[in-house]
Amino acid sequence: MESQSYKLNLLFLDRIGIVADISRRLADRSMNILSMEVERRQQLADVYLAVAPVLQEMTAGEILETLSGLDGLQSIRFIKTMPNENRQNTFHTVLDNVSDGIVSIDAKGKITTINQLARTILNCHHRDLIGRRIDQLAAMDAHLLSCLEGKSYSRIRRSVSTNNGQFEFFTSARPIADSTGRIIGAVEIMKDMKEIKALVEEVSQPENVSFDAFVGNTPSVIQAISFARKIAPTPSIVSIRGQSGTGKELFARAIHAESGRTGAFIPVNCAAIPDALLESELFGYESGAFTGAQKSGRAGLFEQAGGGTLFLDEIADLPPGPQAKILRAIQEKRVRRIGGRSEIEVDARIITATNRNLERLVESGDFRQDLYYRINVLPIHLPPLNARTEDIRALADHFLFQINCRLGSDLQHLSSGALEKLVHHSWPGNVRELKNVIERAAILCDTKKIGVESILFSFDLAAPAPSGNRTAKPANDGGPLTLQLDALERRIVVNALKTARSIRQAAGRLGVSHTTLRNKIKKHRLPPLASLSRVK
Ligand SMILES: Nc1ncnc2c1ncn2[C@@H]1O[C@H](COP(=O)(O)OP(=O)(O)OP(=O)(O)O)[C@@H](O)[C@H]1O
Repeated sequence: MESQSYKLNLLFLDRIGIVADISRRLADRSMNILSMEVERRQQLADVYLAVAPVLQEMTAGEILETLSGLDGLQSIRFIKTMPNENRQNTFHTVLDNVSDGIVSIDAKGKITTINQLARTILNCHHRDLIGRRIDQLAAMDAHLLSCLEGKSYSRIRRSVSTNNGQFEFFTSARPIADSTGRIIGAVEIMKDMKEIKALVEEVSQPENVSFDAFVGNTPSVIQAISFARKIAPTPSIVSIRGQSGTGKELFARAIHAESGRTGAFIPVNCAAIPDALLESELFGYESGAFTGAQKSGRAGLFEQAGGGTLFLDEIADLPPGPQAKILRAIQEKRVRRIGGRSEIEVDARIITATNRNLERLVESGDFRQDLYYRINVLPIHLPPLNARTEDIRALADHFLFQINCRLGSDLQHLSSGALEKLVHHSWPGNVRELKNVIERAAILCDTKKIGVESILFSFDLAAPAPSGNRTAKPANDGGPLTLQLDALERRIVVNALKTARSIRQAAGRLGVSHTTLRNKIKKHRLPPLASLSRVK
């Protein structure tokens, strides 16, 4: 017969011999001590007891009577859980709620801890696993045993197939040592790839960024932020100007986040949408408006941004037709879907951005003057990175922190040589280029301190610097001038296309017409944009 057990808390004035007295009393009444804990605080001693009568059943009253009258006893009460059980429960709850799988083994390779995620990955239940040798589990990595010999490993990519599905994870493990340095076990931590991917997306594409995420301390940036904060809650159109990669989209997201608007932030790259699709993307269409259209019709981006913000990026790259329609939509706050009979009211806050000289485009007739005046109500200029070199350190640290978090690696820092190299670069690709350089350095460099040799600029991929200390090198060192010029032209066109999102955008950057650039692409027999990354 399994007798009932009781848990009690006894409070004593502290003295020598409490545990011995309790043990004697319980032994006299044939009661077994299942566990006993003593906590001392100031002059008092809290004794926690779990006991079970051995020979016969005992009532709660008889248990209290057995222990009453002990010297120095202040109070006695029944409890539901022992402090050690509470600690264990807390420990398991914490372990089960971390997003990493955790398994630990003792010095003999037997499992001592395994949390919820690790159990799911291994498709086993808790009781099945504790005390079993790790190398007996088919799905488990016996590499952990090598840590008992003092080895450790980091971020090894593994995948496991179980009834619960396919799990891909990064795993790291290290030995556990006692205070004398003797190895008493090992622990393995598995990071779920899905979690890592979700984190990467959150970190690199923050949906709701505030101005706190916009790094910069130079007066021009501080001024731009304080101006933007003031106008964020108003419905006015904002026009963000600045070279490619200066952070225009990030800035627009911050304005949206601080606008108090509850709708979505809808970014549209006007240069990336093919001309034929621009109007249907922006204004939507009714059912059966054209061949290939969805039967139910579709809301355009203006409608989708209702209650939120429509970010018209590269607005200067819009062809004349959509320019006129956008002007109308902005003025009237209404759109008509293609094939639609009625107009739909839209309440989208408009933020535009461009890296081109709008005034010059208006002069040359490539951008409508009326649209220019309509969007140029609140212009904000973001300075190029080479005009705010004081911000390079803070930006580099910020990107380094992001990439280290993404990779789950130790936090790195820049050596003074590396920082100096960054400060002396001309930054034609602005902050985007700095972000790429830092990510490359963090991946290349195995140590915590990033040296100058890990700072590599991708000159081949960057568009030719508009100014600065670099000049385009001749394509080869000899040969007739026309051939050299041809080779140089090819390289410039390839570079411009590689960094642009469309032929129209590349043409704009090179200051030539769309048709001229198309002819040059034909002349040099270049492949479509998507395959250009392989062209040298
Ligand atoms: N001040 C900043 N602080 C933190 N990150 C920044 C900052 N400026 C730019 N970035 C980052 O640099 C990258 C490029 O920024 P973004 O896309 O906003 O530039 P852009 O000016 O809109 O470029 P483009 O004109 O080519 O569209 C993004 O990853 C962005 O998060």
